[in-house]
Amino acid sequence: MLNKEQYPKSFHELVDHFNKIGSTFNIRKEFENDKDGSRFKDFSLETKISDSVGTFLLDFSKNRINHETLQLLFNLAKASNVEQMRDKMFSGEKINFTEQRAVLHTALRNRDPNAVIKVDGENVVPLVRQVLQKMRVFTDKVRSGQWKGYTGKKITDVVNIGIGGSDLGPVMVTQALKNYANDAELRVHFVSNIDGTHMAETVKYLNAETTLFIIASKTFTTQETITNAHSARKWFLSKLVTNSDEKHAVGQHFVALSTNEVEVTKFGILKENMFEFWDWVGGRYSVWSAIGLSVALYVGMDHFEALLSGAFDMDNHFLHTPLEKNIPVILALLGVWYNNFYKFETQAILPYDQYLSRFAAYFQQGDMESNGKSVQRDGSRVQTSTGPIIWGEPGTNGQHAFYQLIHQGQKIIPCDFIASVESHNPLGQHHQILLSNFFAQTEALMKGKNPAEVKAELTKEGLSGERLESLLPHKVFDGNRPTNSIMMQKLTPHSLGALVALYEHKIFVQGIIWNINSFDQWGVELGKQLAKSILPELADKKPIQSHDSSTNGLINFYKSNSKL
Ligand SMILES: O=P(O)(O)OC[C@H]1O[C@@H](O)[C@H](O)[C@@H](O)[C@@H]1O
Repeated sequence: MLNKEQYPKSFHELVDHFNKIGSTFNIRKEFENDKDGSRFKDFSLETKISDSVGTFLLDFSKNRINHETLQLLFNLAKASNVEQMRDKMFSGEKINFTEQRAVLHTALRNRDPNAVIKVDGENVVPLVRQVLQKMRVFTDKVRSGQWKGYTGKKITDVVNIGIGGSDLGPVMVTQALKNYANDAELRVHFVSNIDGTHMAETVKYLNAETTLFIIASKTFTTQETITNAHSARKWFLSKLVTNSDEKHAVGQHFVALSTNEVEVTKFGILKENMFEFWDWVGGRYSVWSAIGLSVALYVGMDHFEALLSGAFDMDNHFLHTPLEKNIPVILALLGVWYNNFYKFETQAILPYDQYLSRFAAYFQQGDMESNGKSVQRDGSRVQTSTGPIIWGEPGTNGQHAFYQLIHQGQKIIPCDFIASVESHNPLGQHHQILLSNFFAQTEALMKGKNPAEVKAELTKEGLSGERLESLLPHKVFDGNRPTNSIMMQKLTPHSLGALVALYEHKIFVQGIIWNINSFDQWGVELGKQLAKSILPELADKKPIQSHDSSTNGLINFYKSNSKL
């Protein structure tokens, strides 16, 4: 039972509303009764975000909602102080109170020349712009060949070594903007996993003379990244000729992206080769900071700054648009409706765009690390469900893998479908085929196919009697499966920036409604702590007894079978 005091009146009104319509609401019926086509008009938004981003269409009409549902959800957003908390975030208040930090990834992409955003009384905007300028100078040098490796050759390969937020953003964005890069000139590679395979396979065919390593770590203490960085340096040094000046060579091939100058210097990276960011940038929101250096190297600084501008345009949409027309707010509220009232546990993100193949993986961290929490801001236990399980793959690949469950499984998976009107690669009919699938899937999920329709189809195919009756239930689709469709003109640095910011703000709004701190991540610490205590136990073959019987059993199996 929900504690009445902990949830606003609008939450309880939504409970009543759900009890009234939740189990019987049928989206297909709504469309069948929608004689004048007003459902799409009422439950979609066509919003010009800016000249450079263009227009985003959000169609949310294929959801289990009516006007009353939406109204109650907006009431919930207002009662939860979404607008006030949003303004606090943008103005630099320390809303990440468990770490006593401001949450200012939005300051990194603020393009207003007169912007002033203060943290502890200091305007951070000039700091942000200085680092952007430093990134511009550096990336121009590397891309033009002015920056030389230790044997005087141009850099051809960049290896970003980082994990979590120091990896996923650059991986996703470099993939998404591949069309703006020139792999013949400069390639990017990413090493994140502590599994030595990742490093070994990445450097296998690289030439040390033309490879630049970026050590990306906010804290510069993350075990995986620092271990990988040391291995990279060892590999690099092993390629030098005997009388090379090691220090000088490392200086030309290793740069750092971090908030921790002390550790960066200890590693041997020169201060001038460190690109700084600040503790008010959360790891999973850091692609807009110096952490985006690999993106800027790959696609050029102009495109990186266009990405920032696109995000800034979405920030302005989020900041200045009434909740009722606010795209991130609407997406967030629909998510809350399914998460907290229907109790659907997962949310799929399905971009119909090969360039967005890492988009869902990126927002697994973005969403699940932000909102995978059980404690409210006041420290009391949350009494309802919080962050959804995020997953997804690009269409149409997913259709041939897991869509069976989405269409006919016992679980209901709300899905976001994302597509662009224009393709960068208009090969023959490919894009129209892709889009026909994009349109067909949400229609199929909404409509389903009822027994009468299946029967008519099977009869037409010449089936009858027992064969028809036995096959029929297997071919029925319940339908009524909710989806959002997001369309934009073309995937560009601007529109990508806006799309990513849109999802960031969706996560923010949900965190506020659930009254949790979306900006810390204590949940990743316990495993790290235990791994540290287990590591020395793996040094020899002597069996250990220090854990529970399962953990002991696993460790001892390893010890007795390894070639220690
Ligand atoms: O950039 P760092 O300090 O190496 O951290 C990498 C990642 O480390 C993880 O432990 C955190 O959960 C992530 O939020 C973070 O992005």
